[in-house]
Amino acid sequence: MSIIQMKNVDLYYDKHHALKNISGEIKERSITALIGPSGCGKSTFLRSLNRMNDMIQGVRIEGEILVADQNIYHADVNVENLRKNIGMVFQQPNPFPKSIYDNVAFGMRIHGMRDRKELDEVVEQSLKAAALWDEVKDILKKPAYGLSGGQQQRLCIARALAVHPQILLMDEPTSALDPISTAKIEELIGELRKQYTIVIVTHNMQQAARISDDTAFFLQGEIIEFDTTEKIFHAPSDQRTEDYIAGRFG
Ligand SMILES: Nc1ncnc2c1ncn2[C@@H]1O[C@H](COP(=O)(O)OP(=O)(O)OP(=O)(O)O)[C@@H](O)[C@H]1O
Repeated sequence: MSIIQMKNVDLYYDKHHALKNISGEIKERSITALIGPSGCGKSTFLRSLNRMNDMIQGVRIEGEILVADQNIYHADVNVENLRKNIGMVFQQPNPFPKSIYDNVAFGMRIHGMRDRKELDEVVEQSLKAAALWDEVKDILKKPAYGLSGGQQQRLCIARALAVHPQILLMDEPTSALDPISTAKIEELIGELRKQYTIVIVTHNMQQAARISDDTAFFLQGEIIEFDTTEKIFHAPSDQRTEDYIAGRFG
């Protein structure tokens, strides 16, 4: 079943036409990889799914993006709640200059949760879900900056999970990490798929092939091909997809 539907989406940065007539569906509880050469619009598209582009001046978007059948660009939409439901993880781990505990509890506190026991529980659950609990359970009050890059990224995932989103957007979440941390995050993403819908931008084709169910290939603001990862990597329909997968450009 699809949880996100894009209908003829166009996005402009002032006059620059960055997304062109994007349509398609993202399936619930699946991993969708966005691939394509630098500057083709992957991050712009990802950000359009939780309205992060709203913060950029001069952005104009046309068409519709439905999440659970609701047009997220409708005037009635509460953007804060939308971003609670659709969390985001970035390329560079970006914990706050706070303790490990306070990083994970941050979103819940913003949404008014004060009960210590409840907070403790959600912090523990979120850190467990992000496969970090065993490494940090005895140092929860220590600064998040003391963690390794890979641990910080899992902490950012825990922080996103703590407010119970349905969808997680990940913008090259492993590109700043070493291979061992990358493998851990990939394994974690595979686990999270059971409960969450994940959309991930990656420059790493092996990663897209390894972890995703579906893949969208972007080129110059368009989706050239969007299909099962199996099909995209083994029997693409479009010559440009085939050339890109084969490393002939990009
Ligand atoms: N804030 C912005 N203001 C103006 N133009 C932008 C902005 N962000 C991106 N663009 C332009 O929109 C196009 C798509 O950029 P985007 O970052 O979405 O591509 P990308 O595929 O994610 O690239 P990369 O793989 O290098 O991260 C590019 O031409 C880029 O220069």
